[in-house]
Amino acid sequence: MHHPLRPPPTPHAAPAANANATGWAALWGRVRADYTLGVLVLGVLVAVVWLLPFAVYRAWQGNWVAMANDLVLSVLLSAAAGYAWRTGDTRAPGWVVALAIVGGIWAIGVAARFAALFWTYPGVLMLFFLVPPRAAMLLGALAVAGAAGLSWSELGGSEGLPFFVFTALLTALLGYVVAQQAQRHIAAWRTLSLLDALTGVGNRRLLELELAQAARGASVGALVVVDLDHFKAINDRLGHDGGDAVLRQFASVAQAVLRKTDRLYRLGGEEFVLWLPHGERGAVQALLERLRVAVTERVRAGEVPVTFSAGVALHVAGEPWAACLARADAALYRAKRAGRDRIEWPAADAGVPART
Ligand SMILES: Nc1nc2c(ncn2[C@@H]2O[C@H](COP(=O)(O)OP(=O)(O)OP(=O)(O)O)[C@@H](O)[C@H]2O)c(=O)[nH]1
Repeated sequence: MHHPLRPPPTPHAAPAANANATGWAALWGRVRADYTLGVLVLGVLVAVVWLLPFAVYRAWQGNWVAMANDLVLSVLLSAAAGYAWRTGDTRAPGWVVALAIVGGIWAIGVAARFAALFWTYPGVLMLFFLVPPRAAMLLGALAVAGAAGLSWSELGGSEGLPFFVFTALLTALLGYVVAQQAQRHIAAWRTLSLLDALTGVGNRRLLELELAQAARGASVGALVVVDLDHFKAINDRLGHDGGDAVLRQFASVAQAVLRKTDRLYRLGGEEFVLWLPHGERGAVQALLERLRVAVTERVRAGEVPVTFSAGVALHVAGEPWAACLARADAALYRAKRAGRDRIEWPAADAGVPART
């Protein structure tokens, strides 16, 4: 289940139009494409514009606890945003910043008493962009309780405190409602736009998003283009609906064989793509062999076993994914020309070192 306001797994992947943008345009493109990254970047802004100047002010006042708090928070917010920006992973930084927000509100309560009350409202709302709705609600309640408890010495007995508790909890509740709605909409949007309607596996758009992300990272994996053999003949024999059923069977058998981290997409027609991260040559070969056996045994076109041809390309760190896909396609072409029902590896002269 995805985070409430968090778009699909590769939200940070800028839309294609922004893929080559640099500087501010790139920053804006990525921030717009990913709520969580946007809030993490906002955290850096809060650190630079508010917390750091305040750290200086607190030091000038001699309030060393408040100064240390502002400094630690600034470093945490900046480090989390930096990590998310570099890796594209906003999940772990989201949790770090969510916990830092609650810890920070409590620490402000210790060091500056009722100043914590003001931070509770934006802090609580930010939580819903960073962690799942229930967790955000729980952390929000903890932040409210801390801020109220620590303001007791100044505001205890006044009517201000119950007002604060009620309005802050109401803010958390509204955040929860909006986050739940967003989660439902994102799930529906994701199904409609990123999954293949026939087989339920990722479609070309998801492939482009996820591979662009994988290509940015240091991960080296194997890209495999898989094409069912003689599919036109299968369609001719079984009809279009029968052909569709074969495509569905193939997708479900492939998903059963793949490891948890492997990804399966349908490019269109009878052509699929596998992305096998951390794919060492031996492991990839073994997996494709298992897939070959499973498909021959379990995918039937009438009585006739179905076979596939595959072309593998080993992704070189930093290489644009489209170049890798083109090499896998070339290998697939060789597999078809060599008689089908086979797996072709990069040609020896492709300049890509074989990894074992
Ligand atoms: N049932 C079904 N058929 C499709 C779909 N998309 C494309 N096709 C058919 O898939 C067939 C692909 O045929 P070809 O590209 O000639 O390839 P092939 O017969 O598999 O031959 P090789 O790939 O060379 O082994 C065509 O008949 C398309 O009409 C689909 O979504 N469902």
